[in-house]
Amino acid sequence: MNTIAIVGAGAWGTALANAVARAGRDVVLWARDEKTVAAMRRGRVAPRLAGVRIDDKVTPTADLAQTGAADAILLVVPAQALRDAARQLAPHVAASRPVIACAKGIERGTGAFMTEIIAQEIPSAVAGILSGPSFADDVARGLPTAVTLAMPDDAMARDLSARLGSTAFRPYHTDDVRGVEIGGAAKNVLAIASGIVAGRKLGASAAAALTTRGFAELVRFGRAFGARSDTLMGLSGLGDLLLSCSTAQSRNFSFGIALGEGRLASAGKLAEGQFTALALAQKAAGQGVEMPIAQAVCEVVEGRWTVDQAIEALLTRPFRSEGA
Ligand SMILES: NC(=O)C1=CN([C@@H]2O[C@H](COP(=O)(O)OP(=O)(O)OC[C@H]3O[C@@H](n4cnc5c(N)ncnc54)[C@H](OP(=O)(O)O)[C@@H]3O)[C@@H](O)[C@H]2O)C=CC1
Ligand SMILES: O=C(CO)COP(=O)(O)O
Repeated sequence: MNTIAIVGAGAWGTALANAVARAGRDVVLWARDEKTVAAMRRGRVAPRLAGVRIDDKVTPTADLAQTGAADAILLVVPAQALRDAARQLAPHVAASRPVIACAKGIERGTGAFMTEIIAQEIPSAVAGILSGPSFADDVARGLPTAVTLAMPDDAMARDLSARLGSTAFRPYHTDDVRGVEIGGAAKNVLAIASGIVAGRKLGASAAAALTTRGFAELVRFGRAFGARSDTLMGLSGLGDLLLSCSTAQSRNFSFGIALGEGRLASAGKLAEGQFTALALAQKAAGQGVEMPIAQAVCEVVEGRWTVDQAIEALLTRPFRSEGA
């Protein structure tokens, strides 16, 4: 496993490319746009990470066939584009090759989790998910963090973790695929709610209360879909929720701040929770899982409630047992 391919050269794709190169692997980095690839080759500049240099062990390419020869493939496009990318990739992937989703979301319309999409589009691959507290900018610059890599076979996840990992980028491994993908998808929606709290200046107490009750929702949803508690309380669940609910470095949190302040979020910044909120709320309702915060975010981003209506709906809910 000496060559790792990365499909998608956005912020997270290029950050992962640098991290994996630092781990000593050769990296093939695919972008769909030939001009972007030419610019990356020429200037070694990451297209969506200002001031980040692309490591010399990374080979940018616009030829998807080149990624198929790699020992493992990381799919690093937005959640709503993952099916399209997986479908394009499918003819190039050898049987039993690990294909790891690095997107955080749930597909709108189908309600599919990221690894379900890979299983549908590339059935011969071994689908996994990489998720956890990891801002692209931090990882690209070599700042330390830890994430979780989940594959159906824990031994495979352990081997791949050793290939991807370094002192600064530390993947823990698990076979709880569903648990890891739920954490990443749900935290983005909840981070929008935290951003709204910050934007409306509701105070640090409200921020802590909302994050905690948001985590209770994440756990309820996760359990309903078969996730393990230790995963939900780990890096990809609680860890990533804490990160994204605490700083404007998170695009989802920033998106929420803009909503809370009554202005438009800056264009061009991907806030995945905006697109996943509806799918998350629908899946929760389908399983009878109560997720009032996620539901409120859904109503706001889908344009059915104002921010004030969402806040009022949450603050006037009946008092209840904390453990229920
Ligand atoms: N940024 C971060 O800190 C982190 C992001 N993630 C997750 O990673 C995923 C990607 O995020 P990020 O890299 O930040 O997003 P960006 O917006 O920075 O980049 C998205 C990339 O995907 C490409 N892309 C979009 N649609 C398609 C498609 N249909 N086929 C092929 N390529 C496509 C874009 O290409 P083009 O430029 O041509 O449009 C672009 O290179 C998200 O799910 C996010 O939640 C996870 C951890 C950290
Ligand atoms: O997933 C991330 C950190 O782990 C990135 O969060 P944002 O997409 O909210 O910036």
